[in-house]
Amino acid sequence: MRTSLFCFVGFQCRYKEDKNKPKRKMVPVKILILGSQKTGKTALCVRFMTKRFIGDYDNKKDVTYRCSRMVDQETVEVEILDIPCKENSVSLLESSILWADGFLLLYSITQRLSFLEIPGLKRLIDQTKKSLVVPTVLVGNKADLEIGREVTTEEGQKLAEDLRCSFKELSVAEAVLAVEAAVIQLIRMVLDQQRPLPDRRSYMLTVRHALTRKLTRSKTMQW
Ligand SMILES: Nc1nc2c(ncn2[C@@H]2O[C@H](COP(=O)(O)OP(=O)(O)OP(=O)(O)O)[C@@H](O)[C@H]2O)c(=O)[nH]1
Repeated sequence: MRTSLFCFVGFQCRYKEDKNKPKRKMVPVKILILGSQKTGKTALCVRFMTKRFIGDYDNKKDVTYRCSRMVDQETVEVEILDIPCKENSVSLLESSILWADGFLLLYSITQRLSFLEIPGLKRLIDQTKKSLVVPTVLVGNKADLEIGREVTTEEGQKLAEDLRCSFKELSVAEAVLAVEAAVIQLIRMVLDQQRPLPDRRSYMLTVRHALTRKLTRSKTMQW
């Protein structure tokens, strides 16, 4: 069963107050968080939504977390789907992957096995999406547990490069801002990919016109 948690924070409330202003469209961004068991997937979602770290999580069901955030002047309606690891059958994974726009791939720096499972998950994402440019952030969690470290930061960075992902090493338990930064970075990657092609084309045309004008002006000056 899929459950939804609604979380109304920050900008959404301020947005509602100003009734006279024309309402801007919300941009939906759907994120799927994947990783081995007990890597901190639910903890990360709860941290992002509520800023809290509770320490103990009920992970029996799929949960879709929802909130709205302001990202680069856009009001983004964020949905994060958290699937309990043991239910990860390939067909369930594939339908969740098709649903999502961007991916958080989580491993624990204290659990080498969780790191070794990342390439397989990324392969499944790329194959299901039929694309090699899928917005993805690789997150090495539990950086506060240095004493039990089994994966170095350099290994994380190297894997992210190989898999064409962004990379963050952080502690969901201790670093609320780092969690926020990781998710916002992924949202930006998704928004960038969703930007309609004409926008990108018109940007390129503007650049071309500016260059042509500059060239013409410098030629005129030479004469
Ligand atoms: N020390 C430390 N513990 C963490 C951190 N993040 C999560 N944990 C703990 O790791 C355990 C697992 O966290 P969950 O969020 O339940 O992990 P999960 O990946 O959702 O687990 P499954 O859904 O069962 O796969 C919990 O006891 C958390 O308190 C962290 O950054 N540091």
